[in-house]
Amino acid sequence: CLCLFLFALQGATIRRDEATGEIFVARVIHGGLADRSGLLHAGDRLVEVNGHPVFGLEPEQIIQILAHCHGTIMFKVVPMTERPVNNQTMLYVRVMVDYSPEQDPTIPCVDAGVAFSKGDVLEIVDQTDALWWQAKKLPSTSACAGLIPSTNFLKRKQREMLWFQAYQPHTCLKASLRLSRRPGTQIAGTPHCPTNCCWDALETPYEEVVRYLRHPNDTHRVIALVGPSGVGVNELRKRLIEMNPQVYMGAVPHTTRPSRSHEESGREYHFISRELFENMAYNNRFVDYGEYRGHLYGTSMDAIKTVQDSGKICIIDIEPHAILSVRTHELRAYVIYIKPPVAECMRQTRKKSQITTNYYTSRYFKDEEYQEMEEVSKKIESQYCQFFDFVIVNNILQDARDQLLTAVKRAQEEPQWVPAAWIRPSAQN
Ligand SMILES: Nc1ncnc2c1ncn2[C@@H]1O[C@H](COP(=O)(O)OP(=O)(O)OP(=O)(O)O)[C@@H](O)[C@H]1O
Repeated sequence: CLCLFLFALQGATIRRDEATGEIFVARVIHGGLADRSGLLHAGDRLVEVNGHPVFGLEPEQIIQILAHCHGTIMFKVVPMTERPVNNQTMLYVRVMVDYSPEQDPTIPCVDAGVAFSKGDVLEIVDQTDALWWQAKKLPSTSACAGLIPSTNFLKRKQREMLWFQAYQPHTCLKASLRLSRRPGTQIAGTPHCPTNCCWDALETPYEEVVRYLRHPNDTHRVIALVGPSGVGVNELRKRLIEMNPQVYMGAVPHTTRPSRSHEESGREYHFISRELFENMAYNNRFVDYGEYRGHLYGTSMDAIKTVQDSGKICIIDIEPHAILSVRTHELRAYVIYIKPPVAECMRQTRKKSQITTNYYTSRYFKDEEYQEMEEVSKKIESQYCQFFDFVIVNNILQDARDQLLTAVKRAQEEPQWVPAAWIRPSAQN
């Protein structure tokens, strides 16, 4: 068995070979003192610390020696004969799970661990070790990296955790959680869970990402708005488009419901037969679809592409489970989460707001609907926050619209972290 611990100040960990009693440098923390000195390397054999021979000592005894050292500390080291060639390339990942070194009894040194939450971007600087990689959480001002579990190790930990905890089957957050009022795009119970709708964080805890800036000749990134029903997704989308219809446009949805006298196919909706709709759904032509009051509604890839090909920026609102359908090389969606403020604030800002209960009738919000929105929001966030590129709290409508405008511009004009697979189809996810 190998004992690992950290030379806290020097930025290295050591291990004792239990068979021989020899002490070796296990790893050098990237950017730490030992690394910057260039004198200590993983695999070097430690012989003395300030004149004290360390052979056969327990790691705790070496810590004691170090604790009593003042000023310059001298290490006598036998360098390993064959240094591994450092062929590490920098890797950036977006994390799909939460991790806390404090909760992890297997970490060699808690102080050297990097805590991260879903959606954080990490720069992985060293993957030499099979169990513990070295990484920095971005944005980082520190030159020094810390320890994170390797992909395989993290997967193993997660499986073990699931094994020990009562297994909670993953539930897709479907529209049944919604208040289901959005005329035309309501989806009262998505009929199926498309195979790609749930990201398997267990299989891919780290998603490789790259910095991407849209080339002026590329089509615009699709802007996908997500939020609990009633939060104002539709209102914000409408307001943005009204501000500049030459630049922003929605995708015309498909429906199987009959058209009304004032409606024109291709303008409000594409009115199609159920047979054709089902055929399109079968062939994955919809990014999001479902049934409402006996009729099918959906947003098709082709409708989005039509907007993109016209040179405009396509703004769509989707159910959370459809995020993965738009996070593709083709659409390169920028996902904006519209979050409700706390119920108390909504009571103030929504006093005069009406919600449409069906095509013709409207009414004021009920108090319990604010609570429901808050609860649904928490569920959506816990399951999908790792995919949000931007979050807007929709309290004062005008402010939220301004923030949306800023976010949409940022998506098109500033570099963003996107899945590497969008840029390099060979990249592993
Ligand atoms: N910040 C806000 N302040 C006041 N009223 C708002 C605000 N945001 C939205 N509203 C109002 O709340 C109502 C519901 O908004 P909207 O229809 O956009 O919800 P939604 O998120 O699209 O939900 P659904 O899918 O159920 O339609 C509308 O009357 C809208 O004008």
